[in-house]
This record gives sequence, structure tokens and C-alpha cells, in this order.
Amino acid sequence: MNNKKISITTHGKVILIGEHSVVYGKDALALPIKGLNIITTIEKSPTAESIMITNHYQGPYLQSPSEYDGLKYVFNTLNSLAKNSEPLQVTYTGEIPMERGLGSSAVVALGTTKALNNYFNLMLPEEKIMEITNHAEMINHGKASGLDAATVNSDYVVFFNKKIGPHPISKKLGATLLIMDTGELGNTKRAVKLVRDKIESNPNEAKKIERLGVLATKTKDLWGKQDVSAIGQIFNEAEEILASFGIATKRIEEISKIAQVNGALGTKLSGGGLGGIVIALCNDKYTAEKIAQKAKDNFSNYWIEEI
Ligand SMILES: Nc1ncnc2c1ncn2[C@@H]1O[C@H](COP(=O)(O)OP(=O)(O)O)[C@@H](O)[C@H]1O
Ligand SMILES: C[C@@](O)(CCOP(=O)(O)O)CC(=O)O
Repeated sequence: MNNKKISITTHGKVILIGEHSVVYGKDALALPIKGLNIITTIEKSPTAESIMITNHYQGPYLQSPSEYDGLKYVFNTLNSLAKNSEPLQVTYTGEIPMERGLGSSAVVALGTTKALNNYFNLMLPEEKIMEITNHAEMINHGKASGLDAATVNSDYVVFFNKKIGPHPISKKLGATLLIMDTGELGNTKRAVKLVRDKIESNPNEAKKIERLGVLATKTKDLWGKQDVSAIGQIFNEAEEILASFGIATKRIEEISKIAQVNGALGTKLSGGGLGGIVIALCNDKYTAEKIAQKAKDNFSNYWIEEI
């Protein structure tokens, strides 16, 4: 009887700056959220079929795991590399709500790849694990930059560019980030298409992508100097651009406004948009808590990170 059981913990992420423009080869900066996890567990299936169980909190709706073709791709690829025909049970347990810009799709793709790699003793190199994870993300999003997968696989802030890959930044900024979940489902695939249609039909929209890239490069430089208020201003400018693409909802704008008048240095949506999370850069935890209290009727959940 095979009692083997492998569990892998993978953490979520938020994009600090550079969502959408990163798809076009521009710079971006993203933060791993170490306390926000999904545990992927692999064991022998109790039935004659392979099964996937999602125990993780998904927010106000349920979706069948089998609907995510990216996960099927991971599962089939690793089973085929291991020449495995034993039916398996894959269980996801944790608290990363889906479709909020917190990276759930990359988290489950990476967690499943790593857990199956261990289960089958495949000893796949890191590059192969990331290649499989990124391909799953492509299946999910259409055109994925690789930023999400790189950040959920990193212990440090990631400075990223598609051409050069991820670079970890271990230095702390010396600030507090408030992450507020609007409770509205984002839609990365639709948002990416919406932005692409706009920039392809209007050169002025394309200039905004350039500008977002410049803002991300500046943020990296300011991070090194720990210039928190300048980064706050960059968040606000980026938010204006993202909203002009039509991917900020009324609730995102409402939450941003409340955060602004209660001491945030800068606020923006984070991730694909059309719902999902709002991030607010604050000087300290006290300000972040105050904003969370003032805005609490507008969001479903929040997290505070010392960055
Ligand atoms: N536990 C899970 N089981 C199956 N699919 C999942 C799970 N978590 C996330 N997904 C897939 O990832 C998608 C969310 O990805 P995405 O839209 O990129 O949002 P996020 O910002 O959370 O990554 C879900 O719609 C679903 O297809
Ligand atoms: C819009 C985009 O830049 C980020 C999407 O982030 P998320 O899937 O919403 O967490 C797309 C990408 O980088 O592939």
C-alpha cells in the first residue's frame, strides 16, 4: 500500500508597479506575500480516478478546479514525465482568493509542479519547473509575462523584465503596504485584451505603456534610496493611467479615495484589474489600520505587509 503524501506551501503576491506594461517587455516590481499561502498536497487517490479538491477560500463563489486547463496541463505533463498511471488526489488548502490579483493561478500551478516533482522524485531543475508553471499561466491568461510565476517562487521583492527575467531585491523599503480586497472578481484575460485593443488602435495609449515602464524603473531606483513618498506619487500616476484604460471599477476608485484622504502616500489597483485588490502605500502600520477601518464597508478582506 502506497501511503506517500507530499505537501508544498506556495505564497501569493501583489504587483507593486508595472502590471500590463510588463506584458510588452517593460520593467515591473512585485512583492511576495509570505503569509498568504496555498498548500498543495499529492497522495494516492481513494478512487479509481485522479481527483482535485479545492479547500482554499475562494471568495464569494465556487469554481470547479477542472475548469482550469493550466492545472490539467501541469498534471498531465508531470504524470507523463514520470510515466505514472496511478490515480492521484491533489488537494489545495489555504486562503488566497481567486481572481483578485493575488496570484492564485500561478500559486496552484507552481505548487502542483513542485509537489508532483517531489512525489515522483523527478528532480526537475528549477528552470524546467518555471517553464511548466509559465506555460500553465499562458493557458490561463492567453499572454502571460512570467511576473506572477517568478514572484510566487521568490522570497524577495522581484524586479522583473521579460527579456532579462527576475532579479531579487532584498533591501526593505521601510514602509507599510495595505492590501484591500474589493471582493469583486478581476478578469486578467479580459483586461489584458482590453488594454491590447486600446494600444493597438491608438498611439497615445501606447505611450502610456511606455510611461508605466518608466515608472517601474524609477520605483526600483527609489526603492534603493528608500524614498517612500516619491514611490507613493508614482503609485498615483500609475493608477491614473490604469484607470484611463478602463480597468478600474467604481469600488476600486472609492477605496482609493478613502485611502488618500486618510493618509495613504499613494494607491493603485494591482494585478489585471476589472476588480481584485487595491494597494495603499503608507508610512506606518497605524495609518494602514486607520485606512482599513475607514474603508471597511467597501472591501471584503485586507492584509498589512511591512515592506
Ligand atoms: N485551487 C484552485 N484550483 C483550481 N484552479 C484554481 C485554483 N486557484 C486558482 N485557480 C485558477 O486560477 C484562476 C485565477 O487566476 P487569475 O485570474 O490569474 O487570478 P489571480 O490573480 O488570483 O491569479 C481561477 O479562475 C482558476 O482557474
Ligand atoms: C496584467 C498582468 O500584467 C498581471 C496580471 O496579474 P494577475 O493575474 O491579475 O495577478 C498580466 C501579466 O503580467 O501576465
